[in-house]
Amino acid sequence: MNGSKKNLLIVEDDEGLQSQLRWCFDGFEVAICGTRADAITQLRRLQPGVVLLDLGLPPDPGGVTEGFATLKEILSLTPECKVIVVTGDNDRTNAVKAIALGAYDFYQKPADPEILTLIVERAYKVYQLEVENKQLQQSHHSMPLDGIIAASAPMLKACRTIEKVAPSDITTLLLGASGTGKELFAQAIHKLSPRANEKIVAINCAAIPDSLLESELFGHEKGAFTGATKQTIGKIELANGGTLFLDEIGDLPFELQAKLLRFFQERIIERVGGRVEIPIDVRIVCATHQDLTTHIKEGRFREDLYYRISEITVQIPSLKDREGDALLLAKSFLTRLNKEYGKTIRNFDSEAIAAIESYNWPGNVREIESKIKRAVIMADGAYITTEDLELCSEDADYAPLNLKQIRDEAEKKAIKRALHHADFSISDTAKALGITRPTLYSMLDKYNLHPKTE
Ligand SMILES: Nc1ncnc2c1ncn2[C@@H]1O[C@H](COP(=O)(O)OP(=O)(O)OP(=O)(O)O)[C@@H](O)[C@H]1O
Repeated sequence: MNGSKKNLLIVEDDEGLQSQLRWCFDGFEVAICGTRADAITQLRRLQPGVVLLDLGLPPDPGGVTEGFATLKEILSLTPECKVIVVTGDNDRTNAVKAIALGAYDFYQKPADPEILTLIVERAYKVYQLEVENKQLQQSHHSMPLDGIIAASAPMLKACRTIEKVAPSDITTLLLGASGTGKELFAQAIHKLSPRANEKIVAINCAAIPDSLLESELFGHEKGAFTGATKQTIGKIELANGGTLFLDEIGDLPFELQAKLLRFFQERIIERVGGRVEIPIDVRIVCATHQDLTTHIKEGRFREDLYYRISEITVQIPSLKDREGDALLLAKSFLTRLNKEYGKTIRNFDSEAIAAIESYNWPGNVREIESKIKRAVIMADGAYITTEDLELCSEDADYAPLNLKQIRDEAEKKAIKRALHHADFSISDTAKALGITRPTLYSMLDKYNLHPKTE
């Protein structure tokens, strides 16, 4: 099955009609079945956007009347699915009853493939729009700042800090491991600042050889050094009026740090080989994944420069410390990549969800983005599986072997999830976990999970 196809399930026991309908629907992945049990199996496998359901299905071996029972089951399993019920000639009463139960539309036999195709196409469009709308609403809710997807407490705190500092010209230092989104935060600061209509110019201090970095930053005059055949404007000057983002500032060579400090203090530069002082008005944002205090102790980073760049420091947490964000990001990347690759993958299956939630994500958001990209390309079905994700089993090597430890970890995780689901209500959490309140309290003690500390 191809994940990019539109899925249609036809539930019809009349074999003649089955073969007539099988080839009617161009562009659809069609599955046909003739019983309620098969319909439910196919529904789970295919996750169709539209179901054509014959209300007159014969009773199953257990004697359950089929049409309406199947309708109810489909709607409870996949409420977003558009069910078009097919009724017998002049069977208005059942058609009305089906619509009242939640069917999207009805069609009276005898089947005219041309009309049926139009009805199915239209229903699929409505289904698609509703799904996209829902996804948009979800992604909007989980975007505390433009382009930044997050819902965890430490990320919301970081976003709030950015909102506060952005309108000022205060020099901001973004700290966080590789792939946590430092560049995205720098862009957010720029977009929220009064300089939003000006340029943001980024330079990665680690990516440019030391010998070229001075000229990249400050520019040079013609003839300043061998190979300087023309005057070149540096990044600092290019950013004039806007924002300068100095990424990986921890990698700035020591010799250049004094020159940069002078620029920070005086807001004036001289191009390499030049004598003219050029006044510069920029907002400065710096970022690093390094521990600058250690660099200072080791004499590799100037303390005075550190104080200049860290008027405000914002710590961007690693993904493993953002409860719930990994799945949120994965879903949002799935939505975006579905569109990019013309696929219609519905979701992650339950094992893939558990894997996303428990994986350590050492490469942070960058890693999750590339893993989902791979999975979207590789997935064959309506759901992304753990095989599609190919998360390294590195974690498994560190996973405890001791059964008690495994049980404790599982227990702690279940309690944490239940607490979040129940909005930290002790009664609801205990109920969801199937334990008494006193037992829950003793477990909260055991795992140091009191809601106050969550
Ligand atoms: N919260 C987020 N929501 C959506 N996308 C994100 C988020 N954080 C990071 N990304 C995406 O992840 C990728 C890596 O982010 P970014 O380049 O900002 O990280 P970084 O911390 O600057 O990494 P490095 O230190 O390696 O330069 C980018 O494609 C970015 O758009």
